[in-house]
Amino acid sequence: ISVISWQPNDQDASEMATLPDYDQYLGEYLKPGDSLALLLDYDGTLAELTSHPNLTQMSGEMRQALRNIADSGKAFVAVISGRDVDGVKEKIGLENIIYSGNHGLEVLYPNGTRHNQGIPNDVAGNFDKMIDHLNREVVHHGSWVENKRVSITFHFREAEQQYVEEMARRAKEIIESYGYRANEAHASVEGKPPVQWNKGLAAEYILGTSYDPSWRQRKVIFAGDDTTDEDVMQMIKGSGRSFRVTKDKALVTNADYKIPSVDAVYHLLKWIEARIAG
Ligand SMILES: O=P(O)(O)OC[C@H]1O[C@H](O[C@H]2O[C@H](CO)[C@@H](O)[C@H](O)[C@H]2O)[C@H](O)[C@@H](O)[C@@H]1O
Repeated sequence: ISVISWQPNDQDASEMATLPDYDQYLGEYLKPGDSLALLLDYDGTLAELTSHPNLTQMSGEMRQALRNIADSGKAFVAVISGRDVDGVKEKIGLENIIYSGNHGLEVLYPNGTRHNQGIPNDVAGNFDKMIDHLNREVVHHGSWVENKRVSITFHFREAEQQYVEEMARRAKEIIESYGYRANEAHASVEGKPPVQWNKGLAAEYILGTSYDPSWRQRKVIFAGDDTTDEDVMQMIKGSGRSFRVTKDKALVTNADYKIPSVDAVYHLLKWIEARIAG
């Protein structure tokens, strides 16, 4: 599969005029009336990034498109987020889909059952100490720590610019000193337990156990905007189709295609909704 980057038309301020051509991207892959598994990220994909996670909102149109797909009888839908699983379910508010939170460590099924990936006791025992240390040393001038019970996000989106580089560097060091993995994300550093698990393995688990053990023979589409989403793109490479939401033409990605915005994701959902209807 070749990577076709979205080419923005710098002369044209209208995003509508430069929407990706989904017939070209997916027309050969998803035929009219086909069924599929649709996997999605939340922040920056289904909802615009905002100054604080509490402020994000999925638009009514996006929710309706997602509901139409999930209720079509033709689609299996899962949202895999870095947020904690109950938080992302609350934001989306649909019953008929699978939610996965904490970068795949938690899965919540429509019937209420849960699957939580195990975390070694010694690592889990360091969690509160790590947060205390971050709060003592790098939380200042607008940065803060989001406690998601098994992982954390150190946020510096609203921090004073002159402190950001040093506080992010030190936050990474502190997170790693407690045995956690640190990776940079959007205006943040994500701190995750050092288990062999990520969004890609979570997607593989969800597809294999809840969709179809032979899911690689079926149609799978994923969209995400962040570094942690690359694991899903890598995992479905070759058999599925993936989209990285980014305006960065130079960004290197495992995705099959780049698309520029949350609005483009909405149009992807509308294209899928019409396509699976036949
Ligand atoms: O995997 P996702 O669903 O994309 O979640 C990734 C993280 O999203 C949230 O943080 C990001 O979005 C915030 C709201 O737009 C923004 O203020 C922040 O700068 C971003 O990093 C969320 O707070 C994290 O817990 C998620 O891990």
